[in-house]
Amino acid sequence: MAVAELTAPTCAKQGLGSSQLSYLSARTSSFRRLSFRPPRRTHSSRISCSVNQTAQAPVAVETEVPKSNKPECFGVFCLTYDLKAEEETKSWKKLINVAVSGAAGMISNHLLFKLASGQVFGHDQPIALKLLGSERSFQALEGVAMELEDSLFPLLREVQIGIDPYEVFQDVEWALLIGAKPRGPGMERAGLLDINGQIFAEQGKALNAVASRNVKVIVVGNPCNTNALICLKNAPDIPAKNFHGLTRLDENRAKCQLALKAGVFYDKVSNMTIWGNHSTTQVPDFLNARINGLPVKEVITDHKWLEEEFTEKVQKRGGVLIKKWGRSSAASTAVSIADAIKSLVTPTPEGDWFSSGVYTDGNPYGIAEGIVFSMPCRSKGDGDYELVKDVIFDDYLLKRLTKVLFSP
Ligand SMILES: NC(=O)C1=CN([C@@H]2O[C@H](COP(=O)(O)OP(=O)(O)OC[C@H]3O[C@@H](n4cnc5c(N)ncnc54)[C@H](OP(=O)(O)O)[C@@H]3O)[C@@H](O)[C@H]2O)C=CC1
Ligand SMILES: O=C([O-])CC(=O)C(=O)O
Repeated sequence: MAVAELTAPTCAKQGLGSSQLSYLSARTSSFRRLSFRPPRRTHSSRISCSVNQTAQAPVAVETEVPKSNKPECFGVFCLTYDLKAEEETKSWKKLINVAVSGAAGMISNHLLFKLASGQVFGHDQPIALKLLGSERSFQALEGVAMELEDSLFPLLREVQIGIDPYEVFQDVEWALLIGAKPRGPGMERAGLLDINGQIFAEQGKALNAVASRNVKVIVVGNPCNTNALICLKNAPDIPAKNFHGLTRLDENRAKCQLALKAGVFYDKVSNMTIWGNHSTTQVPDFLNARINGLPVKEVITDHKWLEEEFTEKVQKRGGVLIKKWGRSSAASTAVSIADAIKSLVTPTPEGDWFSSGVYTDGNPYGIAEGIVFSMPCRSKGDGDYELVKDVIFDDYLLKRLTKVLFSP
């Protein structure tokens, strides 16, 4: 069968595309905008000490947090330090605005400190973090912001917390959409769609209204491919290409399993594609992957293991972890979000690629258009990506891909 056969119109009507798209039309119009606003944070008593007063002892006064032109800023980040001048002396880059939803949740708790430390966007990249929570999580969100204050990160220039995406997403250049219900033991990720889908419709609308016109959006909340599609369909003024459903955790898991089987360290595994959804139908591609620069099938000659055990291990890793841990993976997910961002802001090493769930329009593989599907990507490091053209397909891979496209 040729790759082009995957373009059969029925793909879009019956398969993955149809479940993604029918959800869209049924649900996207029924979400209300949050109207609750948290009270502006004030302190009845604080120590007043401006940066220019180092020779003077601090004086305790009754006052509010200093006035600032950052209306929703949090705590120490409201102070009007002359950070611009300081940035120039350090030849730092221009500040970037990064929104994180579900900011009081497990994944964010690992991710935020990586972002603020410079590990993700670079050690010369000042950052403003805009944290989105909800009425129920607002106290927890304050706790997270307090921990960020106490960490004294030099690159962290602003922290804003809020529950209205139309405020929190204002001018953001990156939106990391994590906030969504996680699954519990025995559930499939698709079972979360009814609860989580509407979150991404609302957030897509908010991004469309107020975010930077070139915002890059990484959707993590499950089912992340469908949620990414819902989000992009609700943000028609932002390029569809800018939306990603996170499949980097699957890529990392697949690399680890191949390394384990081959008896090499996992940095020796490259060119790992995850095709399809972040779900149990995903196809970890061992045909194109390499170990020490050689095709995996030359290094691991147990092809039955590759086709059966390896594939299933990667597909079901999240569920197995939930059974053991009692909740879904958080730390490794945060690492994979960091990896996904780094792959977009640094040039992809020569000959290698990374996986991301991206919009299929114009793809060179014959995958049905109009859906979000994980495919191999390369980046020049400018936040954008191109799909990799020089991948090969054999009967096994085509059969698996066809199954993904036609599964309900
Ligand atoms: N793509 C991937 O590779 C992975 C995706 N995930 C997914 O990421 C999402 C977040 O996971 P995690 O951070 O561990 O989850 P947590 O339960 O720790 O936090 C999720 C946050 O989502 C918000 N939320 C919105 N709606 C709901 C709801 N109905 N029930 C519960 N929480 C809700 C809550 O914040 P608030 O109240 O502030 O809105 C909550 O703090 C999940 O959907 C999970 O399945 C997890 C691992 C890997
Ligand atoms: O399995 C889950 O529900 C959480 C997740 O997406 C993963 O760990 O891959």
